[in-house]
Amino acid sequence: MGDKSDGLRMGFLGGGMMAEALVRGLLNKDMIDPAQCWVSDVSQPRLDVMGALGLNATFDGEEVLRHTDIVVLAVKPDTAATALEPTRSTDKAHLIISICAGVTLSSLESFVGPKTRVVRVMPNTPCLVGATAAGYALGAKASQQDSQTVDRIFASVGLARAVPEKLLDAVTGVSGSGPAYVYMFIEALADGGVLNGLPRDTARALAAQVVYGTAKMVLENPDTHVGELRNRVESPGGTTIAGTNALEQGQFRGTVMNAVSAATTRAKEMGGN
Ligand SMILES: NC(=O)C1=CN([C@@H]2O[C@H](COP(=O)(O)OP(=O)(O)OC[C@H]3O[C@@H](n4cnc5c(N)ncnc54)[C@H](OP(=O)(O)O)[C@@H]3O)[C@@H](O)[C@H]2O)C=CC1
Ligand SMILES: O=C(O)[C@@H]1CCC=N1
Repeated sequence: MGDKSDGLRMGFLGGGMMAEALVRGLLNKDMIDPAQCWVSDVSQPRLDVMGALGLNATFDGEEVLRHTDIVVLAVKPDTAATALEPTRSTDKAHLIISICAGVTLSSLESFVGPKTRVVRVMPNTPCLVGATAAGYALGAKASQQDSQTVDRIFASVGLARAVPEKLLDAVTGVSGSGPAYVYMFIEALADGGVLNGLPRDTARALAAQVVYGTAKMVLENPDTHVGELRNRVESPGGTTIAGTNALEQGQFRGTVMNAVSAATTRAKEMGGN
């Protein structure tokens, strides 16, 4: 799909942070033809941002549905039912790709018209740089072809894995919310460098590159336990074991696990489960 003329014609209900990240990521990969894509939002500033990316921007969700068949639902979870209302009064058979945290397939299916197929996806903002980590599950009416379409869209901007729907809230805790935890870690790593004398810009660049390089090591060594990779950094009696000991005393790993559980629980609450 290197030519914009055969790019996908997609719609977006909601043009906020996540829709913008996805659109920018898909544009970078020439996956969508912006002139054939439509976005609706209730906010003029958001429509201006999405319009500047070349999409047709409108306040009217019905217009999005009229012009497109594959539509990403990117409103806040509590607005999903309202935003999907126009699918009830259309003859077209849309594929709705919901990225709303917590909103279950059965809820989504109760919000849409009878011809509409639904897929639930949990991506994250690094789709903007082609490095998302997404999980997805198909609704009852979605076909194998829909599955391939969704896989192709999200794999084009990173990693996409099919998971049983009951695990999508855990995917939210790890993937959807995960970048925020990693930003906090990068901030803290950089602050530690500044505390010990590094210039701020050098500390920021080094901290981000450490996370990037370490993630690459994990991804490129799938058969090596992550703990083994860590042990290779920890020279006996050296600097690293002094640092990892301090992290253990601060209950670093337990705290991160608690963060994932808190976000997973919150996703369930937001979906009314
Ligand atoms: N941000 C992230 O990293 C991720 C978010 N998600 C999911 O993506 C969805 C969007 O999140 P995010 O982009 O952060 O949120 P935003 O609030 O940035 O975006 C949602 C946009 O939808 C607008 N909106 C409200 N009602 C309607 C409507 N009826 N029709 C069209 N647009 C409407 C909102 O306007 P207004 O604010 O004025 O109401 C807002 O501009 C959420 O469901 C979230 O769970 C999933 C993965 C990651
Ligand atoms: O914080 C949120 O609710 C959304 C869902 C996952 C990431 N951001």
